[in-house]
Amino acid sequence: MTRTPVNVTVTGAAGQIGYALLFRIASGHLLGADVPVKLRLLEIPQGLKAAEGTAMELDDCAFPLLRGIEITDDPNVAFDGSNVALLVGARPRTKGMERGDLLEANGGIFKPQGKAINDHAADDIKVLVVGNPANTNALIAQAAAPDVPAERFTAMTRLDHNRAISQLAKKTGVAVSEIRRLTIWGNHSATQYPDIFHAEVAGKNAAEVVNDEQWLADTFIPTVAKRGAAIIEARGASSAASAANAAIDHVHTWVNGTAEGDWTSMGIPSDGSYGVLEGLISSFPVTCKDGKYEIVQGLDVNDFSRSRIDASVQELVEERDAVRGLGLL
Ligand SMILES: NC(=O)c1ccc[n+]([C@@H]2O[C@H](COP(=O)([O-])OP(=O)(O)OC[C@H]3O[C@@H](n4cnc5c(N)ncnc54)[C@H](O)[C@@H]3O)[C@@H](O)[C@H]2O)c1
Ligand SMILES: O=C(O)C[C@H](O)C(=O)O
Repeated sequence: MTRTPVNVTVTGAAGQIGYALLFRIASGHLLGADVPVKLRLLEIPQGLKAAEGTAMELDDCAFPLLRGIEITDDPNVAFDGSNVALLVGARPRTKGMERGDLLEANGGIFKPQGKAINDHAADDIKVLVVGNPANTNALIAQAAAPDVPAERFTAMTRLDHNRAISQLAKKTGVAVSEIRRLTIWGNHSATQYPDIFHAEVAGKNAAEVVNDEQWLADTFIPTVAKRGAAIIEARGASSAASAANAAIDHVHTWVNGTAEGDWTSMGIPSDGSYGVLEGLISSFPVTCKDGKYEIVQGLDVNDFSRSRIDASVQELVEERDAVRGLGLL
């Protein structure tokens, strides 16, 4: 049977994440090896030429699943009929910019994009925000899209999740495939909390296998939380291929489901679970099935975890209040 192509919109398509992302979407890694896609690339006018160059290369790959590429600087065109939207393009912090300036500049991007999604996207639209500050940008876009169910707006913490899996696998000497049920809580920022208390290492409780609270507090958590900065320091540019890979993982899991007995981490609108203020876009442990996600309920949160989750949520409250003060919500 011939399937109808899925419309996938990518913003910031000419950027470094875009370059690492588009070829994998077109080759079937985002949605599945049997799902044809049409790409809509959104760029600012200065980015259009480079996006055209990337589109030429996509053509040159002759991907059987790629059924079309449209390039535009108009969000209303980019999100028209969109089924999946990856919001990657964002305003990076530049010299002399205060946090408030950054939030305001990004508000100028994510508010109109949210409105364009509201007005033009397909009914089943799923949105992943990658551009930083990802959680709060997702909140801005969601607020501008009152007709779209709030839970369709998500923020990426899958890179943090994958980073944490990799660090834990190294520490315990197992393959990454032996790690399950790890959780990233809170914001995609240095306050995030990678939680191993419910994680499993080859079927055993990870915290018990590690049995080293000092390593957890002084090595594991800061290594994961500050990995983005470490990559920038080493590469002279922020993570790109690993970020694109995490975006692929996030959407693939959302659409195709989590493995039996496992879960993943997604930044999603809080329903108040685990004391996280309702409405904030915060990272939780989630299972996915049939294109929907659910927060894993009933986990014990010990004092060590509680204080760290609360600190990250407090940062999200401050970011929300700042953008609210700027009239963006
Ligand atoms: N959530 C995460 O885990 C994570 C990880 C890595 C990077 N990031 C963030 O992802 C974002 C993109 O990173 P990058 O390395 O690709 O940056 P980049 O600067 O290489 O590319 C960004 C692209 O976005 C475009 N752009 C800017 N404003 C736009 C708009 N209004 N509409 C459409 N396109 C627009 C720019 O022209 C540029 O081509 C950054 O904000 C970065 O901090 C997030
Ligand atoms: O772009 C950044 O500031 C870092 C990025 O969010 C990352 O986690 O690698």
